[in-house]
Amino acid sequence: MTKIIGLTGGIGSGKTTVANEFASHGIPIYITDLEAKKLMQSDVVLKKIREAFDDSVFENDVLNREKLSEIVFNNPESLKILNSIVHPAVKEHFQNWLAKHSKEQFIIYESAILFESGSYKDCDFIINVIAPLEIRIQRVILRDKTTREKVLDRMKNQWNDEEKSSKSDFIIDNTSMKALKLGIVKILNFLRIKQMNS
Ligand SMILES: CC(C)(COP(=O)(O)OP(=O)(O)OC[C@H]1O[C@@H](n2cnc3c(N)ncnc32)[C@H](O)[C@@H]1O)[C@@H](O)C(=O)NCCC(=O)NCCS
Ligand SMILES: Nc1ncnc2c1ncn2[C@@H]1O[C@H](COP(=O)(O)OP(=O)(O)OP(=O)(O)O)[C@@H](O)[C@H]1O
Repeated sequence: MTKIIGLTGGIGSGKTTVANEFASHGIPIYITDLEAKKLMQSDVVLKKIREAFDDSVFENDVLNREKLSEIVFNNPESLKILNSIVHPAVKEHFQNWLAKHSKEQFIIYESAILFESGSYKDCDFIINVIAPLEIRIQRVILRDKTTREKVLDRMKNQWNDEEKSSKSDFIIDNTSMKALKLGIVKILNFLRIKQMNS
């Protein structure tokens, strides 16, 4: 039975970077942001978004993600509505993806909101990636060419590191790539030994 390893962490903590490092060790990875973005281009999902948010978040009939994020990250009710549209689509897509990876010993399920969305319940182990707040903010500003305020808007809709770490099996300290790589090797060794003994 494939073990699902949940991979979470606040925005800019380095989840995607950690996931790609696991992939370099041959572990299949499922990145929810990427899959959600693709699913949000489907007519079924777009129709639901248009019904819930009207045409103001569309430009030339194309979803304007920036406009949508300005609404939802400043209005918890709106975010809940958007999550209720997107998350079920991601969950169904993931189940199909998982069925195609049924021969794998482990897979990584990456989600910034693993706990907030409740999908931690489907995981056998949970990794939380942490990094100092200021480093995370600077990383996202650099990566997304965005503003401090917009990064903080997202952070206020996410649990903090302590809340996530208290419910996680493993913590990866991603203050440096060296620490990140070391953390991953340790976790992989632990999981493989545990799997052999089970
Ligand atoms: C609001 C949207 C359109 C903004 O899109 P954008 O391309 O700017 O951001 P992207 O999706 O790449 O997310 C970037 C980061 O924002 C944060 N974030 C995204 N969604 C959420 C959320 N529902 N709650 C809290 N933080 C979130 C995460 O740290 C994520 O890694 C998009 O984030 C969205 O549709 N979110 C709701 C659906 C969702 O939860 N997707 C994420 C995984 S399923
Ligand atoms: N140890 C590190 N040293 C330097 N830069 C890093 C490190 N880890 C990640 N980064 C960079 O910081 C940025 C954020 O990393 P990443 O995208 O992996 O975070 P994330 O947790 O997936 O963020 P999000 O929640 O927005 O998806 C990226 O540009 C990445 O290249």
